[in-house]
Amino acid sequence: MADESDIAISLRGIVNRFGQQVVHDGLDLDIRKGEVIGIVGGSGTGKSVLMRTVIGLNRPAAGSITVLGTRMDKASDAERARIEASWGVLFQNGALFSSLTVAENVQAPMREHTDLPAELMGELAALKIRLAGLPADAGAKFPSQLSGGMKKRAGIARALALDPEILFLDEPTAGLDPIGAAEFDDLIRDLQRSLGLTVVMITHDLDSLVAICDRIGVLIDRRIRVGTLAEHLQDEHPWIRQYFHGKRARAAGI
Ligand SMILES: Nc1ncnc2c1ncn2[C@@H]1O[C@H](COP(=O)(O)OP(=O)(O)OP(=O)(O)O)[C@@H](O)[C@H]1O
Repeated sequence: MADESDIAISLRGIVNRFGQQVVHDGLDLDIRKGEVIGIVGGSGTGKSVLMRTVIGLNRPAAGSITVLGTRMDKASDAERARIEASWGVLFQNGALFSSLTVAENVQAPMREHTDLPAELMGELAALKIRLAGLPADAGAKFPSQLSGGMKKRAGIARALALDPEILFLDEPTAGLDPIGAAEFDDLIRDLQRSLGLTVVMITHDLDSLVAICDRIGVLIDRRIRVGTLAEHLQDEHPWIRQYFHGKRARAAGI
């Protein structure tokens, strides 16, 4: 059992239901500080709902969420705001504001959460844009002027705006060609190492799982089974067998 101070996010007994449909039923999960954890599962098993639950966009019917030692349901508004500023999120479609330039998009969380002078925000945004692997002139562009891969990098730059400890990524490599996806995997691994981030990544991409994830959580039967790739390869559950031993898994070198 890991020490509590080593845990970035702890979920206990999470229940999520929509009408008659029970998506999560008593789900427990511990995410360790500094790990890259991939979240996989069949369509509709509740990967996005799980992420939305942790970041407070979905209220579970039962259960508790602890982030960096703070019970989110018991936190004061100030504590909640502090914790919310300690994570960055890359949503599936990038979710950039189309009427703002990339630099303005990156500054948006700074404006919301800090009182930094405008000039410093501009300098910090330029730094995040470079960290995300974009050329310096990308800051002045609007999202519509960027390729799909560049939009995702801009989304990463914005997710890094407040120097987060935790990064949530919802299908970061979806829609990228294999070379672009591999480059994006490298970026995430590099950022994780250099900034000491905890990364929670929903993905369908087996190459990403192999390349950058320390552990993998599989949503099965309304709960999550967490282990290393080697551990999942021993699991006899039919979905896990099919997923990790199927044709696409072989193509990914598993
Ligand atoms: N706000 C909502 N209201 C009603 N049902 C919802 C809501 N959000 C999610 N669901 C349902 O919960 C289930 C899980 O959805 P979720 O988007 O988390 O799946 P997922 O595992 O991310 O799937 P996919 O891989 O297809 O993106 C789905 O059946 C979805 O229809």
